[in-house]
Amino acid sequence: EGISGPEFTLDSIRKALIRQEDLIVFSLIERARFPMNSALYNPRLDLVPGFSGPLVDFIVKETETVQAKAGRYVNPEENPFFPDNLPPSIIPNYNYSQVLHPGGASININKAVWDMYLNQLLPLFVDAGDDGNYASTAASDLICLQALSRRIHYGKFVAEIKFRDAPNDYEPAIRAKDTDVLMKLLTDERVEKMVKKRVEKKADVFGQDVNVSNNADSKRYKVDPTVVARLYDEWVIPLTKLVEVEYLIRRLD
Ligand SMILES: C=C(O[C@@H]1C=C(C(=O)O)C=C[C@H]1O)C(=O)O
Repeated sequence: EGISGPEFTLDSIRKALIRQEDLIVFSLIERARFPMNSALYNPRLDLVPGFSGPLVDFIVKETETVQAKAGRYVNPEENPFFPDNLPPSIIPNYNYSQVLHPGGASININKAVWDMYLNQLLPLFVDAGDDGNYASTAASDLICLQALSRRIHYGKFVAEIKFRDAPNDYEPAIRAKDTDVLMKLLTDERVEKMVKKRVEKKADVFGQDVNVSNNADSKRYKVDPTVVARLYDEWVIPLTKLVEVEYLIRRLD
């Protein structure tokens, strides 16, 4: 699953993105087991003594703190949602191969990922209601958020390989800080169409009830496949491309 070592090619990066679709689709299906549970996201409920903010913030911050100590964010593929005041890793450093340009390595658009997931996406695929399972729901949210964040920030690796494959095409636009031209250069509409078709199909396949006897019951999806296609069309692909542009604009610093 490598961005490290000799296997740093556009093809290998695209394979990694395809593999990540599985977790994104499955994690949404898992989240759909719970209803909305909106108390979890309510900033005015004060459910946690001594913590101001919604319960989901508390759970994500505390989880990220543990994971940071265990070295999660030393990995250039991982970006925290609450980067302020995170503790450093306390375990011996693994030597991740450093393929990214230092200026781009610190790009973090998780605020946009968080906002998209909680405010736009969630209401599209979970049922209304409250079953009290806040901690489990938040754990499920965090898996979705981390999977989406990793996919979107993979744009850094995509941009790096595209730059290395055609520096003469990219350099003038980078020097001119021309984000429109950069966006055109990095866009591959044929690939985007395939990605959207494939994730819709994955949601169809992964979300079916599996019966031993193959009676063709009417399908009732756990997550509507068209919602997953829309997720990619409206948010995942545009945000990945935004990361690509942000990365490229700093590539010659
Ligand atoms: C990620 C890439 O760059 C762009 C973004 C894509 C995506 O987010 O799926 C697909 C094609 C490109 O327009 C790529 O070329 O693979």
